[in-house]
Amino acid sequence: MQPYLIAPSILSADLARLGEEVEKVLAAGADVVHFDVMDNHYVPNLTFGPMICSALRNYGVQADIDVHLMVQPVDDLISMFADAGASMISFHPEASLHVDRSVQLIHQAGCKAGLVLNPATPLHYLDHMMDKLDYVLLMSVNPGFGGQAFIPSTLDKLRLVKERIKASGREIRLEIDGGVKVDNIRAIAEAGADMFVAGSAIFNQPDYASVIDAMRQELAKANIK
Ligand SMILES: O=C(CO)[C@H](O)[C@H](O)COP(=O)(O)O
Ligand SMILES: [Fe+2]
Repeated sequence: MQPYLIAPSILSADLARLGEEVEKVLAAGADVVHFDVMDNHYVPNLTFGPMICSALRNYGVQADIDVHLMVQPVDDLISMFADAGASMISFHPEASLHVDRSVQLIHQAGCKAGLVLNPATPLHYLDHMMDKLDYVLLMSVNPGFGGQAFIPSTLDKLRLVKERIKASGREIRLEIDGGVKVDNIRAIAEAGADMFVAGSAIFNQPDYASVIDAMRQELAKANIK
């Protein structure tokens, strides 16, 4: 597994120039495109659907697209996003009636599957699922908006999930989403995360490469046990 992945959230990109923005952030050193899908039902905001995902593929984007579904219900959108070019699809388990079935649908569609836990969602949603997941995504803000502050108690939660991942004996990525910045990414990595979503921290700066480089320099200093 590549040690650390940086996944800019296009939520904070200039959406009128989305193709160029994604091209630019990948050229600046990003690994994965984080694609936030909000439905104004599960979360109080509305973003983009599968047509925008396929538009990015048609534009020529070849990097992995990490689709974060903040929707309820979940299942109908899985094959639509897989057909639109998604590489990874995650969903919030409390938004799915049959979590195992949703994970199966993601795998059958040829994508990696992840469960997303909100700041107050208990870890028991991971019970009986660690042998099936490719990644766990911990929310470090309440879902629905970019630009919120990192909730510090997420660090303890990351450590607990990391223990579960170690106990599973499997290669499961631990993704963090919300309020990730240059000045906290090292502590987040030390708590166990290996994939970092960052929206406003990258897209609100004029030079994406300098932010991503600064994040990588911080990650290089992380003490991992
Ligand atoms: O899922 C999300 C919000 O629900 C976004 O991915 C997240 O908030 C990223 O934005 P920022 O880095 O600005 O916090
Ligand atoms: Fe997200």
